[in-house]
Amino acid sequence: MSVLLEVKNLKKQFGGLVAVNGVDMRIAEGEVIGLLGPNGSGKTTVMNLISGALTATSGEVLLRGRPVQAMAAHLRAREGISRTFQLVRLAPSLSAGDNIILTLAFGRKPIWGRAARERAEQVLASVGLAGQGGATVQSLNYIDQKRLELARAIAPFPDLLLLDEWLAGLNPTELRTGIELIRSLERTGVTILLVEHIMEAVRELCPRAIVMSAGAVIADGPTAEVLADPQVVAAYLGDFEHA
Ligand SMILES: Nc1ncnc2c1ncn2[C@@H]1O[C@H](COP(=O)(O)OP(=O)(O)OP(=O)(O)O)[C@@H](O)[C@H]1O
Repeated sequence: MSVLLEVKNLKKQFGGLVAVNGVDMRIAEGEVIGLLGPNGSGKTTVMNLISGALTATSGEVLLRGRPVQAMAAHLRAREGISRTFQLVRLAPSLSAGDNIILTLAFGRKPIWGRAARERAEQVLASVGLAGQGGATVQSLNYIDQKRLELARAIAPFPDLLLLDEWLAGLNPTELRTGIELIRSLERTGVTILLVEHIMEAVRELCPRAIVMSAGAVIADGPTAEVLADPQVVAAYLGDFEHA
């Protein structure tokens, strides 16, 4: 499998705080990887450095071997990087379909008009929102807003999908639905990097996990092995002690 994303010696400093401290990762096309770690370990910052929401203090982000670390977020989106946000970010007064159409107009290989409407319908159906294109965001319940957020992210056919705690806040039944939805995305071949605290989901979805602690990667490998790694267990225990 060819390498889709490579992160080399990535650092991010916020004033005196080093949030990400020399992170390296290589992700092959089609992989589904869990990015784990206790609160404050730097996971969201790494996602932001990959998507372009933040600029790295130093280091490289390579997409198919091409450096993107200096590019703005919207340009990285055009290169095929897409993301969801921890808190759903949709235009609340617009309809579900228009939220997707808006993304398609400004996204990768921009489309509009009939093509955009058709793609919106197709992608809404693929997340379980068939026929809901006319519903306003604010009329949708929480899980359906999450579905829409996912539809928005996958509409422009990204190569790399960054899911930041997309499953958070779902009840047990919705969680099953959410896991199955991510599974269905995996089958489309999109590469997925997901930050997730729900271990049941990580075990089911991610053959590989990368664990961060205090801004650095402390483990990277098959999920079951990584979760049994004494250093990983200690990092999480430390988190509980400070909770
Ligand atoms: N914009 C910012 N300005 C200053 N400090 C920040 C900023 N964003 C994150 N940090 C700090 O960087 C560190 C890493 O935060 P980050 O959100 O990446 O961790 P995380 O692993 O995603 O945590 P969580 O699981 O709680 O979401 C934390 O100490 C956090 O307070």
